[in-house]
Amino acid sequence: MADHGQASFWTQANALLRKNLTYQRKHIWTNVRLVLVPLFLCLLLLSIQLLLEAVMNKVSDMTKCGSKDATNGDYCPIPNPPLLPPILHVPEPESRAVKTGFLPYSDLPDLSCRKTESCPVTMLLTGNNQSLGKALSGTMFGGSFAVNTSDLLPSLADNVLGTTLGAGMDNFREPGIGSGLPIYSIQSQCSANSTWPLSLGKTRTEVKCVQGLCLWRNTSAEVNEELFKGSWRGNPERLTNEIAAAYDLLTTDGKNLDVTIWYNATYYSDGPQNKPLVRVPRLISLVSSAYLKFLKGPGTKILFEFVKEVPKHSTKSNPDIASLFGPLFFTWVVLLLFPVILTSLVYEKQERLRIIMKMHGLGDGPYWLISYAYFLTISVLYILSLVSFGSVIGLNYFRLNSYSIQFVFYFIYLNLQISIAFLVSSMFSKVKTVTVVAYIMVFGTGLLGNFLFAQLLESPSFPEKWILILELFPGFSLFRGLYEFAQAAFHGNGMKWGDLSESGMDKVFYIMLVEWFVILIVSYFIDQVKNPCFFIKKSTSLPNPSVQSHQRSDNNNVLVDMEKEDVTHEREKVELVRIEGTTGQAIVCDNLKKVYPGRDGNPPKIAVRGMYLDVPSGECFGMLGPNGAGKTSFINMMTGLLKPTSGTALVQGWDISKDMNKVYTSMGVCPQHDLLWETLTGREHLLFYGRLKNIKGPALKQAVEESLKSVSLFDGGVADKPAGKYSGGMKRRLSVAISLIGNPKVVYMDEPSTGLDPASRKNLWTVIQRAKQNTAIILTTHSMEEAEFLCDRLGIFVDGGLQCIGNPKELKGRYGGSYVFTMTTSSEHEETVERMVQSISPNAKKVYQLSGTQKFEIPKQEVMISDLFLMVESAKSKFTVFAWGLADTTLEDVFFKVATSAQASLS
Ligand SMILES: Nc1ncnc2c1ncn2[C@@H]1O[C@H](COP(=O)(O)OP(=O)(O)OP(=O)(O)O)[C@@H](O)[C@H]1O
Repeated sequence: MADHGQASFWTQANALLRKNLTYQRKHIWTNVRLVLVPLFLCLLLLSIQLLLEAVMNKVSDMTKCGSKDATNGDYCPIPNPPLLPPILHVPEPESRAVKTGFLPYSDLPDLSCRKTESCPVTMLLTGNNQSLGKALSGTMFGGSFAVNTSDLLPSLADNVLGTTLGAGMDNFREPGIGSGLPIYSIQSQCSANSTWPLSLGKTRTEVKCVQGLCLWRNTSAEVNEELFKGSWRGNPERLTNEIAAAYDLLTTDGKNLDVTIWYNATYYSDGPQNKPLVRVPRLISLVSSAYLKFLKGPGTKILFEFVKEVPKHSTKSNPDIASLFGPLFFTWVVLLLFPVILTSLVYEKQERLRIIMKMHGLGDGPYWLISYAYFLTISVLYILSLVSFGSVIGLNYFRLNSYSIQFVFYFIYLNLQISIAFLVSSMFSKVKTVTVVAYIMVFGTGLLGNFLFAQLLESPSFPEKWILILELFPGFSLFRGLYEFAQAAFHGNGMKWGDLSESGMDKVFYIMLVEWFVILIVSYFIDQVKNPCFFIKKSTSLPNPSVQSHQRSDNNNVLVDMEKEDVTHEREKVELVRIEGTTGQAIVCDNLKKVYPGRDGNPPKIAVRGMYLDVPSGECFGMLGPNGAGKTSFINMMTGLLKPTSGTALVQGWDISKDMNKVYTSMGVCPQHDLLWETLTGREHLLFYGRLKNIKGPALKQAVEESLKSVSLFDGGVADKPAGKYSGGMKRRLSVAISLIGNPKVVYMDEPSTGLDPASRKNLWTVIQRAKQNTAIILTTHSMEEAEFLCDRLGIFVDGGLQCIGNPKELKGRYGGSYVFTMTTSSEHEETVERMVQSISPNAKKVYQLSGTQKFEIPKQEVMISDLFLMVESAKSKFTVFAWGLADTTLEDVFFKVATSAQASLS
């Protein structure tokens, strides 16, 4: 048989790539659906956008531009903004400052004024010159409400007007006018029922007198304290006690007006950031006018007639939904790839497909390269479809931001995401668990990003370095990038390369790049130590006292067992190999041991006691043993699925504890459970494993066909049916064919013929027999017939240890111990027959006697077969012998005997 040598890195990569392409071709619609997800999501965004625009248009249709309706100011052009009377902001009647227990001032009004809603609007004054302050207080407010009806609007400036409503976002409208609430005329004194009707354009409103009270405080600190305690949070009585405004006249004298003004910018709970306009100008004009009057006498005044916004163009609202909700929405869209990649990796692990490929020679390098490249391709296609669809349907989010920045950003993040998936996959082995975890991560990251991280980003007081620390969490760096794209698209012309550092994107790029490399290296390292629980395993299998005592008593048992000649001989052979080095042995097990740690209060379980075995090339070694004897644990150690607790084995001279990757290059495995891809055909499986074994070109085709024929999967198009449609027996045959393709030097078969009908079984045996010529095969089986047919040597395994080793004949000879002799005569000769048997074998045992037929067990050491023949001839000469028979012990008898006696001695 041809030796194909070891497949190179690129041959393995090529084999895996072709297998994956075949696999993906069969799942093309899954891939298409995945790539179409962004299209669907973009269309969803577009629909929401169109719906919202339709609603907005309807609203603006209802309030046509050009009408004087105040509500259309948001969208319509306003070339000539209206003139608005400047108004002060005054506290609500029930919040205005009154006498309290927590403030020492008696000049404030009594609490009773709140009942009649007649509390004055209080302002505080302080400064270096009290008499000047008092003089200003006296002229601050008017004495009556006086307007010139023919020139109404300008004449309003003669009055000090107030409203309890806060300022708007612009000066196109005055919320205090037309709200239905009265406008206050702030006067030094109000007479009873002093209200006046007022018509401003179409708006009819009522002007109501409210007393303006200016109170002197000695220091700025007192003013500050009074203002501070005016908030309900600032005093023990939880009383809102609002002062409208306060002035510190500082060093104001006859030559200089020098003033500090306290005004309230937080009348609303949503804080000052949403109320850019405050009515400070009117407060300034108020004190300026009073100062002028102080200097020049009551006849002079400073009139502040109007506030007027600058004219504006049409700002018809076109809300960009994609930019508004982009960070949350697109974070989810990009993160949706994460569960796809992660479940795919964990699925291969759960179904042990990764390990079976590895056992057939697929190195970690090619596996990583091809898997990584595949996930990256799918991810890039997914994002390309997102950005293209988004741009085609006109989302500014994609169209305005530089495509090259978007590409670099997504490319780095996708790589980071794949690396994280590799890392996380090493911590899970169940697809269900990992799916739940992945989706929690996806939705949790989006929500946390939008409702926590975004708030912190927008908060001017949150330190930048903490933002950077938060961005170390990859989900937040993704969110930050998408957030900056949204900001750039919403407020400007999109992000350009020059904007990177200003927007903070440069740091996002650096963080993601570094994380990508670090996580990739860490994941590869963890993968190299094979098992994520490598370190845990090591610590759990450290010898603890109970294990040690168990092992000691176990060693004693082993020594007792080793007294058996054949087992002792095998141990000596191995010890010789240890001294002299391997000379062509395919498999040498040297005191190989497996102890499972105790769980739930149970003691540690010794599955394989120190095992010594020497299997040369060309030999088929059979392992027989009852259920739970430790056969699978042994095979799993030999195939790298389990780490030996102690001892080791050499395969083709390579140590399984150190060089398992080399061992895999010359190994074939037929596991107890078929590890196949449901959608790949038998032929595709064999082509893949054939390529892994370095078979190429026409030789590959020929090897696959021969292999299919040998396991009867060639005819009738069976080879081209998906393995998922195969019967149990067909899957088994395919598994055997896989284990043998490429002529591996060592093959492990765990119950290869389980589930096969007799004809297929015979067929399979022929295949195995042919294969063993240049190969060492170790097989486990429960079938004595199979063991006898296939195995050159057998070992009977009981409770983790070999009880005997030898070829089937030897074992039967050594452990069978007796012949079974039967003879049928007429009933009257029964006694004669019995006497004749006992004359040649005094210890012969009669098993049964029935109508002339008798069966005896005759100890082999007491008779020679020729004696038995002579006895039969002698009987025939004396009476009629209807039938007779002589049989050796069967393997089953040996197995039964060895197993029961071993179990009895161990218990
Ligand atoms: N992961 C494990 N943890 C603890 N004990 C285990 C574990 N795997 C196997 N065992 C125990 O080790 C012993 C040997 O099991 P193993 O599967 O190797 O036997 P087997 O001879 O292959 O059995 P079968 O013929 O039924 O496949 C059994 O008692 C089993 O319960």
